[in-house]
Amino acid sequence: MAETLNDPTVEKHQFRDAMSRLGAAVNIITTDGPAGRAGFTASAVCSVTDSPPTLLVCLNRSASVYEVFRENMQLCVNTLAAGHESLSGLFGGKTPMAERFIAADWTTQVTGSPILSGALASFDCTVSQIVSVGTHDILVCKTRALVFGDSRSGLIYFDRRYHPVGEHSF
Ligand SMILES: NC(=O)c1ccc[n+]([C@@H]2O[C@H](COP(=O)([O-])OP(=O)(O)OC[C@H]3O[C@@H](n4cnc5c(N)ncnc54)[C@H](O)[C@@H]3O)[C@@H](O)[C@H]2O)c1
Ligand SMILES: Cc1cc2c(cc1C)N(C[C@H](O)[C@H](O)[C@H](O)COP(=O)(O)O)c1[nH]c(=O)[nH]c(=O)c1N2
Repeated sequence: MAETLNDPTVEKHQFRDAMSRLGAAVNIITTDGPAGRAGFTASAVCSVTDSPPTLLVCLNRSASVYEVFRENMQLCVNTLAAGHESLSGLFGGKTPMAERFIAADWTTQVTGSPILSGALASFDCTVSQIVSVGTHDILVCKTRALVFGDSRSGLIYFDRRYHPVGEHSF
C-alpha cells in the first residue's frame, strides 16, 4: 500500500528519499575566469525559458567550488552521455580540482568555461541572476553558445544510481 507523509515537518531524509524517485540528467558544471577553474557534478539543472535561452543550476553554498563560481559569474553546463559515470563521480566531490580536469579533454567557446569533449550538449553561459534558497544558490544562466556532441546515449541519475538511456551507438 502506498505510504502518505503529511506531517508539516517533513524530514530531510524523507525529502531526499522522495527526490531519489525523480530521474534527472547528469551534468558537469565548469567555470574558468579571474577566480580560477572549477567544476562539479549537478543533477539540479533545468530549462527556464527559451527567450532569452535560460537555464538554472542549483549549487550548494558549502561546496568547495562555490566561491569560484560566485566570482567568475560564467559557467558551462556539460550534459553527460552514457559512459561518463566515473567522470561524474570525480566531479561529485572530494577529488582535488586538477585530478577532476585531467580525466577528460576540454575546449572553450565564448565565456572561456571548459567545454567537455564528448558531452551530449554543452551550454556556455553567463550567470545573470542568483537567488539563495536554504542551503543552495539558484544560478540563473543565459546561454551564449551551444556545442552538440555526437553521442545520442544519455545518462540519468535515478534511485541513487546511474542509468544509460537512448541509443547505445551511432
Ligand atoms: N541538489 C543537490 O545538491 C544534490 C543532488 C544530487 C546529489 N547530491 C549529493 O550527492 C550525494 C549522493 O546523492 P544521492 O542521490 O546518491 O543520495 P541522497 O540520499 O543524498 O539524495 C537523494 C536525492 O535527494 C536530492 N538531494 C540530495 N542532496 C540534496 C541537497 N543537499 N539539497 C537538495 N536536494 C538534495 C537529490 O535529488 C538526490 O538525488 C549526496 O552527497 C548529495 O548531497 C546533491
Ligand atoms: C549525481 C550527483 C548529482 C549532484 C551532486 C553529486 C552527484 C554525484 N552534487 C554534489 C556536488 O557534485 C559536490 O558537492 C561537488 O562536487 C562539490 O564537492 P566538493 O565540495 O568540491 O568536495 C550536487 N551538488 C549541488 O550543489 N547541486 C547539484 O545539483 C548536485 N547534484
